[in-house]
Amino acid sequence: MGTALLYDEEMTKYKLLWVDPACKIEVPERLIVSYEALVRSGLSDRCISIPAREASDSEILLVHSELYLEAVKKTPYMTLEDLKEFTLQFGDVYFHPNIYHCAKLASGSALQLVDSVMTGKVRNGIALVRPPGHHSMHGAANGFCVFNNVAIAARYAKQKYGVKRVLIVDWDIHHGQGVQYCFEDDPSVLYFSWHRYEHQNFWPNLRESDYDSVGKESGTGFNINVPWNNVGMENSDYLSVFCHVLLPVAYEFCPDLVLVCAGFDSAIGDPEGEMCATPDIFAHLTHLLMNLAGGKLCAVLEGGYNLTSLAQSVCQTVQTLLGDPVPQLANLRGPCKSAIESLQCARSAHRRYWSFLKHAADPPMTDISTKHIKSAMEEEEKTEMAEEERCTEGKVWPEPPERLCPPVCSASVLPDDVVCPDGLKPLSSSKDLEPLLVSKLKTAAVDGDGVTTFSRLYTLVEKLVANEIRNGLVLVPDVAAAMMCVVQDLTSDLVKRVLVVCVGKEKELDYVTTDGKVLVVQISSEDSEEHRSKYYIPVCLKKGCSDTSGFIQAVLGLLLPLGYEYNPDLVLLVRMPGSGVVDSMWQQLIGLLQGFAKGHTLVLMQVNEKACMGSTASALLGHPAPPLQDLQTPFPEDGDALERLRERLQADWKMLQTTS
Ligand SMILES: COCC(O)(O)CCCCCNCCCN
Ligand SMILES: [Zn+2]
Repeated sequence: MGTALLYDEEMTKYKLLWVDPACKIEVPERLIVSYEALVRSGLSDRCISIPAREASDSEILLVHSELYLEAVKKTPYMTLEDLKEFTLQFGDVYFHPNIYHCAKLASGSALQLVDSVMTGKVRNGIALVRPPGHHSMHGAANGFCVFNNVAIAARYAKQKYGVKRVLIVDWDIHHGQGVQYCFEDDPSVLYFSWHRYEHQNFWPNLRESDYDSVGKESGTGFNINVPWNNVGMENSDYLSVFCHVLLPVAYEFCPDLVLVCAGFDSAIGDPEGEMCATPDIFAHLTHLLMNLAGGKLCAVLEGGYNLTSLAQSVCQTVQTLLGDPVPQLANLRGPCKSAIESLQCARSAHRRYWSFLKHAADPPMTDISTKHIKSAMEEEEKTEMAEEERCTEGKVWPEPPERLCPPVCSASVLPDDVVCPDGLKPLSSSKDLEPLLVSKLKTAAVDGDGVTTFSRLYTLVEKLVANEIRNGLVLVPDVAAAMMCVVQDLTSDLVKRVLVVCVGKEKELDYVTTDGKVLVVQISSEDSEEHRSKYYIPVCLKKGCSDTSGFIQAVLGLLLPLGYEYNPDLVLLVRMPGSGVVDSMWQQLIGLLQGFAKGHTLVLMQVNEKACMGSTASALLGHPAPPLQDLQTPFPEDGDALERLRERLQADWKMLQTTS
């Protein structure tokens, strides 16, 4: 299934007609450069083009008042003076004779996108629209927004398709207060937003944008705010919040649809955000959401004012929606102190509402919400320094790396008598192994056809590293021996770092290296305290790998952050016989691991587990994993143990930090 792209140049046909410093950044070129970048890169041709349409009155009234709609309806006939006058009643927004038409197209585009996804015409998609939406409220325009495109889309999806739970992820650098007001008492819509806040000193300067606004009445717990109290946030900060705040809650919420307020002013170079996350971060943020809701994801453009980083960020997002490999993110150094404070506050504010955050620590001593009474003098200094040092136009960053699709997506190495699952390409050639290796294998009691398997395994690893194949599945007679072989011999000079994810446990892994060439994370039912080291991390689930709640918690809160920081060139996923891991969890794991090593995942399974080859192949081929149904409350001991493990390891692994 494909990716929808909605764009209509009519939405470029309105602009600011008078002088207003607060609004001059919202220009038609934002949409033009975004679309042209998609065309130039060839990405638009790979999308399914869906036409925009005007939202109807009744659709707009899903969120807005009649009074407001009737007032906006008059704007096309206003003189310039009337438009200025009309604009004065709202904040940081401007009107234009054609903006009402464009606002209907923007909202209508979001609804077209929801239709395309919900009817299965496409898997996911993006709507490039203006005016944006997330600041507009029931009876008011605000922050360049006229109608709340995403809020209308959420209500529309519930009404027309009976969607039970909608997750809205707002990665724009401003707080979408309009969305928060719309759904704060609604448990069927979970709104997550991070935003530049600076202790209420940044626009829109709302007290209710802080982390302690968790929703109200029956919506309590379904509104998550992560305030950024400093500028300069980087990729590590964004990924930490996804791993330690958003994703645990998102998986527990188990949405039927994911809507993204895709604002790109949170990227480096943007004059509004003044952050330092690079455009390729959006490849990962998109990827991390793509296994929720069976892949049903609708992204709607919000902000983004640096035309270069905006265009690059849009391309990164679309390329991931299309299923291309995500780029490796280098040197993630862990979240900064301010980000840790913010994520710790958000986690502690929500631990009573989400069992996946139950073991979150107490808020930091310095309760950051009271810091907003900053001395005027401090503020003064900052603004003086502001212009030259913090000016973002001077920011430069590398072009995002090319993300080439290997000619073969998924290869397989199977015993001759095993039928190859659909979509997998059996590995044909296999080079002869060096005699030394053959003799080594023979001493490892590997019999004849075992040597054949290993020679094909070796070839597969070579092709993965050469980016001729994206990922692969190998069935072997003895998975532990094969794992040892791959780790010790096959990767000696081919890759620099191998992440080994071991599901289940059959025997001790006694080859653990200390030089950092291999990082082993083993998830099983047994506790092995003895030789834990920086590069061998056993995670114990009391009820074993069949405990999906415990498993996904370990994946999101430990495996993902570790994997991002370790940044492997190859991921070896080993399924020990009898692990008991649930099929949907297995597919979710394969999906999430695709975020590392440009998707170079090598799955090792024992021949007697060939029954789950089909679902393994499906996940390797990039099909969305099935949702994890009715997750139980994780075992308290496991939750506690995971928290303690993180605390113990965070000295070595900065991405595990969740407390300041
Ligand atoms: C949904 O609209 C997207 C957006 O969130 O980016 C709008 C931001 C409005 C920012 C208003 N203050 C501008 C002050 C000028 N320095
Ligand atoms: Zn914004």
